[in-house]
Amino acid sequence: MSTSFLTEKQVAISAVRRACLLTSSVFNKLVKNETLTKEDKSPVTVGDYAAQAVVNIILKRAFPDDPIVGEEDADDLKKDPALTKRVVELANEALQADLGLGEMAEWGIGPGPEKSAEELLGAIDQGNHVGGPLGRMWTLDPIDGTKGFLRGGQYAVCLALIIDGHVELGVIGCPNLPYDPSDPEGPRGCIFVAVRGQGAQQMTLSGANPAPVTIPEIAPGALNFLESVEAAHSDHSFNNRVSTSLNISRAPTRMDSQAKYCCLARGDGGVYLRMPTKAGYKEKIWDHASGNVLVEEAGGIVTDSRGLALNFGLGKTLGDNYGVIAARSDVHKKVLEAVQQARAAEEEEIAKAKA
Ligand SMILES: Nc1ncnc2c1ncn2[C@@H]1O[C@H](COP(=O)(O)OS(=O)(=O)O)[C@@H](OP(=O)(O)O)[C@H]1O
Ligand SMILES: [Mg+2]
Ligand SMILES: [Mg+2]
Ligand SMILES: [Mg+2]
Repeated sequence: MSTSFLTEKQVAISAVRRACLLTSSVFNKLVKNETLTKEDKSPVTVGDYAAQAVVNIILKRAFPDDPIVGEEDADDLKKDPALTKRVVELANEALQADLGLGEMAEWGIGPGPEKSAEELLGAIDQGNHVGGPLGRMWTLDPIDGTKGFLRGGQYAVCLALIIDGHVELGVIGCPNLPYDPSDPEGPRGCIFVAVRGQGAQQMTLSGANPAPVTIPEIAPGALNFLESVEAAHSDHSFNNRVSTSLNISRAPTRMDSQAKYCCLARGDGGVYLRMPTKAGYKEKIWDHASGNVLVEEAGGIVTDSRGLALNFGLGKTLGDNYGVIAARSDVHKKVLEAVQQARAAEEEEIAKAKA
């Protein structure tokens, strides 16, 4: 196995790019009955299923022995023949699209025979690995920020390679993110790529113009928080308390998905802070793995609210990690201190209210 991960990187970019083309084309045609509600009440669309099928087909062809920890499974989809038919059409269209930059026909992509429903449903279910501390595995979020996707906002296709519990490679495709943050109305669509020890890059959705990204020094007055749109996913009032204590006057940027990590990596924002809103919720590895290596390779630090590294070797979740803080190292130190003070103050208030 090459430690430069050159093939892994090219295959992962190709898989994410094809999934992004699929999701952006499906958005305009999505109809209401093409979305299901999962057991945890969260939405899943034909886009999520078809994107997971496409990425898994490509990964399994290139790396047949690598397990995949994917967000979705095909159980509910199999009960719905109309939705299955749609997923099969979308996935085949994405797999059969002409070869683009750096792609090779031997990866099983480009014009060729159609995959059957059985093959594609099977591919979705190949994302059933449970994770763990040892060996190589991929983790996939076919659409991160499905709610953002449905409202036409930010979402991301996120794929990462984890080896022995450490994220070595991350690719994030953001079809709706402006390529140039200084031109928010300009062309949209970017792919972010990071390989451990090799830096981070941004390129267009077609893989053109790769350019390094690093978190620049941001003057304290220009810092702002990057946080979830959904109040149920991260504690907005806690973020407000922390930003006030840091004298941050700029309003937070609310954005769905790991696009937040991408913005941080290219200096568009300054602080990623995500604190749980309810006891017991454990963050999923596919919601953070790609962003973790991207931010670290762009010169940032990522920890939980206690200053501990995120642990990607515990299974499908980050286990006992509590909250996530990501920022350039100088900013991270200040935010971590402020978060710990804010938590202590909150606990004191709760104790007083109980007394
Ligand atoms: N209660 C709770 N707390 C924390 N996180 C949760 C919670 N419920 C869901 N999720 C996960 O949040 C993922 C969406 O990412 P974001 O929170 O960054 O975007 S959003 O603004 O909230 O949409 C979302 O990812 P997707 O399901 O891929 O969209 C979920 O995995
Ligand atoms: Mg989901
Ligand atoms: Mg997600
Ligand atoms: Mg998802």
